[in-house]
Amino acid sequence: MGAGKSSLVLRFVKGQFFDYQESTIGAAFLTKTMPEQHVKFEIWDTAGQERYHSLAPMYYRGAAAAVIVYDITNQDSFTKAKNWVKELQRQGNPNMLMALAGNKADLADSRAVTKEEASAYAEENGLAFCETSAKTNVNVLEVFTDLATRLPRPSAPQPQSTSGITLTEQPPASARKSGCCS
Ligand SMILES: Nc1nc2c(ncn2[C@@H]2O[C@H](COP(=O)(O)OP(=O)(O)OP(=O)(O)O)[C@@H](O)[C@H]2O)c(=O)[nH]1
Repeated sequence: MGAGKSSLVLRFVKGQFFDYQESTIGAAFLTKTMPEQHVKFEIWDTAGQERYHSLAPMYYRGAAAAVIVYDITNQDSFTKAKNWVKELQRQGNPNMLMALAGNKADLADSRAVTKEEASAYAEENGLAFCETSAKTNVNVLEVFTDLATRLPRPSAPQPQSTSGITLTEQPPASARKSGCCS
């Protein structure tokens, strides 16, 4: 709660930022097309307040990607982000791409979570990692562009193979290296 999920999405989708962003109730839905990547993001911005936790599976089940956001000035938000990663690993779509965003990078003077700690955790868990600032617009586009380039594309129908070898256009998403800023 308060890590900046809505602010990151609003920055990415509309290029806006509000110092007094209202806490999300339930969830908000936004879309953004990235023509160069041939991707249309359909984004569920979930509510961080604990009372909405039980709604979350409705939004992440079937999702192709998830961005888990914590606030670099708040150690507890990092702990909670790790719990969300665990939940998504257990209950989310097994092919889901995940990115960890350490938000409020503009408040580095009040930092409570080191970049090294978060980066090591992300690496261990196969997550892309970036420190972001929705306020100063740092690395926001990068997080989404990285996901967009790694999302699996529907492959063109293949001619019937007689040799038993199946040809695919791209390696699976997990085999493609994350290009996010870690
Ligand atoms: N300094 C700074 N403040 C930020 C940043 N991103 C968000 N904020 C502020 O942090 C507060 C919470 O931001 P939200 O975007 O509402 O956070 P949230 O994670 O969506 O919160 P919930 O909807 O309650 O889960 C707001 O006052 C924002 O203005 C950032 O990058 N830097």
